[in-house]
Parts: sequence; C-alpha cells; structure tokens
Amino acid sequence: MKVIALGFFDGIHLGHGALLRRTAEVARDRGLSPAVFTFDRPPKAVVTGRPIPLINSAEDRRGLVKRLYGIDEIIMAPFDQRMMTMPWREFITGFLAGEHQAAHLVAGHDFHFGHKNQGNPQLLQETCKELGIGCDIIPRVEISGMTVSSTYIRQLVEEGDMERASRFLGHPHTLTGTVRHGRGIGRSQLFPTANLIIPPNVLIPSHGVYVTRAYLPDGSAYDAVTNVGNRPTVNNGADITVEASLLHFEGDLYGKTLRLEFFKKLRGEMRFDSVEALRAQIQQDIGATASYLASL
Ligand SMILES: Cc1cc2nc3c(=O)[nH]c(=O)nc-3n(C[C@H](O)[C@H](O)[C@H](O)COP(=O)(O)O)c2cc1C
Ligand SMILES: Nc1ncnc2c1ncn2[C@@H]1O[C@H](COP(=O)(O)OP(=O)(O)OP(=O)(O)O)[C@@H](O)[C@H]1O
Repeated sequence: MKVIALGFFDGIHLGHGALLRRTAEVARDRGLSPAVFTFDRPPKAVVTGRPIPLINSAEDRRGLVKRLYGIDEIIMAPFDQRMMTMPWREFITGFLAGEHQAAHLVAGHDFHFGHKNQGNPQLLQETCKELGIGCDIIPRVEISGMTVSSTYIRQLVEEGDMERASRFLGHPHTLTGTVRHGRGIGRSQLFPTANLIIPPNVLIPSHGVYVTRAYLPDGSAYDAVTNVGNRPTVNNGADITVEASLLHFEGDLYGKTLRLEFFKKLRGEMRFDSVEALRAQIQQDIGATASYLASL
C-alpha cells in the first residue's frame, strides 16, 4: 500500500518539497511505500493546445525526487482522453485507491483534479474520509510573501535569474542532455565544449554565460562554464546551443548524459570582433566561475 503525493511537480520546488517530505514521513511512520503521481505531459498544454516549455524533463523530475527526497517510485500517468474525462471521484476511488493502492494521499492547498478540474482539496479530504484513506492538504509555501510556483520559476529561468530560481527551487536549476558533436571550432580554436541535445519541451535559459556544475553518469562532478545561445561570433545561423566547458576535465563525452546545475548568469552572449577576443573573455568567464563555486 502506498502514500501518494499528487500534482504535476515541474521543477520540484520548495512547495512540492513540503508535499514530498510529508509523503516520505507518513510512509516511514505507517510502513507504506512512498510514491509521486505526475503526468507525462502538462494537462494545461493538452487542454489549451498551447505547449508549455517545462523547467525539467520527466527524467529530471524523476531524478530530483529521488536525489532530494529519497522517493523512488514515480507514477507517470498518460494525460490522455481517459484521464481528461475521468470524474473527480473516480480519480480517487477507482484510479488512486483501486489501481494504485493508495492508503494515504498528500496534495497542496490548490490541487484541482478530475474532469474539468472539478475536484478540489475539500472534496479530496471528504472522499478519503469516506474510504478510510489518510489525507494531508499542505498549506501554501511562500518566500518573502511570494507563492512558490512552477509558473514563476519558469519565468526566472527564462530571464536567466538562476540565483532567485535556486532560492525558490531549494536546489540549483537542473538541465540534462546527451552530448552531441559540435563543429570542432571550440576544440581547435577556443576551449573544448560539450554540446547538449536538450529534450523537447524543456525551457532553454536566456542566452548568456552561466556558472554551472556538470555531473557525469559515473557521479563525478566538475565546475563548468556554460554558454547558451547562437554564438554570434562564429555562427550566422539561429540554431541555439547549450555548451559546457568543464574545468579540469579531459576526455571524451560524446554520447554521454550530462547533468548541468545552473548557479548564476555571468553575462549576456556577445558578438566579438575576433576569436582571440572571445577566447580572452572565456578565460575570464572561467576565472569567475571557479571563484564563484569556490565561495559557496
Ligand atoms: C564560456 C563560454 C562563453 C561563450 N561566449 C560566447 C559569446 O559571448 N559569443 C559567442 O559568439 N560565442 C560564445 N561562446 C561560443 C563559442 O563561440 C563556441 O564555443 C565555439 O564557437 C565552438 O563551437 P562548436 O562547438 O560548434 O565548435 C562561448 C562559449 C563558452 C564555452
Ligand atoms: N507553494 C506551494 N505550497 C504548497 N503546495 C504547493 C505549492 N505549489 C504547489 N503545491 C502543490 O504541489 C502539487 C503540485 O503542484 P503543481 O505541479 O500544480 O505546482 P505549481 O507550482 O502550483 O504549478 P503552477 O505554477 O503551474 O500552478 C499540488 O498538489 C499543489 O497544490
């Protein structure tokens, strides 16, 4: 039998954290197994037909829940026709209590669910009581009077305000991708970089240079400076790359999965008159990155 946290959980921010901590705690106390319910795509995007670029890919959400809150099980439900039209009561009784063996549910103060979002925290609590299932509704988490929400954090990431994003997330913004081949200009004329393939429907931070830390699949971590943008000095096209130069790393990363944590934006992306001028600037960016991370 399970304790299940309910929501979409993009970002795994501090509001979500309050639910996940409670979920893990109830599971421990009652000898149940903790789980997080989420959808494979954002319901709002399906309902409105407008894509919502997310803070994290589904895989990153899974990784954050495990790393930060020690919860292994993610129930990743498809947000399909069946889910969209499921009456709110059926979602609790048939789906959560029946199919997923919920013995306790944890949701936030504004959690709405079921066909046309007609279910709400009060109905959830009443129905759980009828069924003899435990239920916690977690009050709103705020920071300096601002509600912690995925929508607000998406805005911060889009603006490149990684320090504020970190405060609301409770951890640095995380972006994971597979390393693909670049054009080799970096390796031959500048600094070698790992170019990431970013999963679809994930937010790209605003163009610029960031203090980051890179995690390799074997768990090793390197300070890294990351450029996001279209590289106007060497490129005429509009294609956007996310490329990380790992400090004190030598080796082949092609095809590997790299997880980046974003700490701070150092500067905007600029067009330099020469590759030498860009190289001098990147050298400074590397220095700034090393001192920022050393000061944490
Ligand atoms: C820390 C860092 C900062 C960068 N800043 C800029 C920049 O301000 N302007 C720019 O045109 N390119 C910038 N670049 C991108 C380089 O032009 C790019 O690494 C190089 O063209 C290699 O491209 P390639 O991977 O396609 O070979 C930066 C790269 C790094 C690693
Ligand atoms: N600040 C918060 N405090 C407490 N609970 C929260 C907070 N933000 C979200 N929750 C709860 O966490 C679960 C997941 O919420 P959801 O993914 O909809 O997050 P959100 O940040 O409110 O998203 P959005 O900005 O898109 O509304 C829900 O049960 C929700 O009520």
